Amino acid sequence: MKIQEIEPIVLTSKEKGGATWASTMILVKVTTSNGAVGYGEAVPTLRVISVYNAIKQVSKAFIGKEVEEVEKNYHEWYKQDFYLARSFESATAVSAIDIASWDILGKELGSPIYKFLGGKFRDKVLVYANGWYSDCVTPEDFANKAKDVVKRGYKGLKFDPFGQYYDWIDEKGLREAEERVKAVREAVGDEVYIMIEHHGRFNANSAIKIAHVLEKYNPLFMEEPVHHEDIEGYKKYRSSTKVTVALGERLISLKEAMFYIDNRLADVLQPDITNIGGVTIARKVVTLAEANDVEIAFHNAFGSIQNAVSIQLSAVIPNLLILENFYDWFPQWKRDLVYNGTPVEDGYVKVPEKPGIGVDVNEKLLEELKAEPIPLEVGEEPVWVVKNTWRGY
Ligand SMILES: O=C(O)C(=O)C[C@H](O)[C@H](O)CO
Ligand SMILES: [Mg+2]
Repeated sequence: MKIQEIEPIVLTSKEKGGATWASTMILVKVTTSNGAVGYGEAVPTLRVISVYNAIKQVSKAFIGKEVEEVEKNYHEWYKQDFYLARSFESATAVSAIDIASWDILGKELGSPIYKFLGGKFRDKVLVYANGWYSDCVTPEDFANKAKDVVKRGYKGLKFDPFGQYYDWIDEKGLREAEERVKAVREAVGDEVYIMIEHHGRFNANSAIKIAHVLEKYNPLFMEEPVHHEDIEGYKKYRSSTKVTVALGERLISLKEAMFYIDNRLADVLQPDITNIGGVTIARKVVTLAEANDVEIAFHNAFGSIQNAVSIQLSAVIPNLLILENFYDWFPQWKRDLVYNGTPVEDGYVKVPEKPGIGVDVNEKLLEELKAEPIPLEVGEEPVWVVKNTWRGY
């Protein structure tokens, strides 16, 4: 089946997401010569316009190609692009087209893609909640919302307790962070997993101080404690702390992932299928991680197509730790877009059996949500922050 059309589609709605960047989805609709349709998803962050345009450019290398030749098609773009491994836009564009290609493969063969990826290692996927703590500032705010998360049956939750601190953290910031984490731990008890999100924003010295203060609360992992590019900082952090480190949402190629694994910079890798190179590359990263006793916790923070494909891959891999999930904190339109196809029940998601990535897209709602690619507003609170938490008390 030859790829005939690739269409980037920006979706948004008046109902906003838990973070500014979560209010927009960038879908990719791939149509083949015999009318088969598949959907992928690209990452918005602050690049809605440039990602939209990158998809249009990358598409030029895919039109006319056989949709099932996912390896060959990815490598053709790698050959053409010259900067693929250095360009976020190009990496997320090719990832989205790859996901849509796998969606078509599954639909054409009448099977969910987990069946071609090795079959189910698990019938349901353990997930943790993110996005739940918007408007939380005081320890009580965090504790009250954390209780609600656990009441919904979640076995784990992630949050960023650092307010508006960036690069450096002082004693006041350390105290505020500890009071928030302590309040959440006391609210949820010892058996619920808590994960500490740093958003890759501290230098090594501050991150090390944070680890020494927070490790007593037994975090499942410390996510992105140090700036992503600060390799020496990560090495210093690893040699100065005993906490479990998770990172990976910013990885945009197989070789970049290999570098972080080879240098033992992470215990848990969090590749994002919508920017690492789609299903085709993500599955290779997972194998590299498995060979090095590194566990996987896919980053999964954007839309319902990303969520669906992340569940399919999480069902298959032996080294899954836990899957990130915003499902209950998505704006309703994101759930409705795939007919609420992946609900969280008692902290798990059942693996969908529908062909392809496992969900059907509500084409009518898709038409209603279509928007022009426009720049996201930039304010004092960065777009990647869960809303109204960039504050102290
Ligand atoms: O989901 C994660 O791990 C992220 O770092 C992304 C942000 O936390 C999430 O989109 C909320 O802003
Ligand atoms: Mg993160």
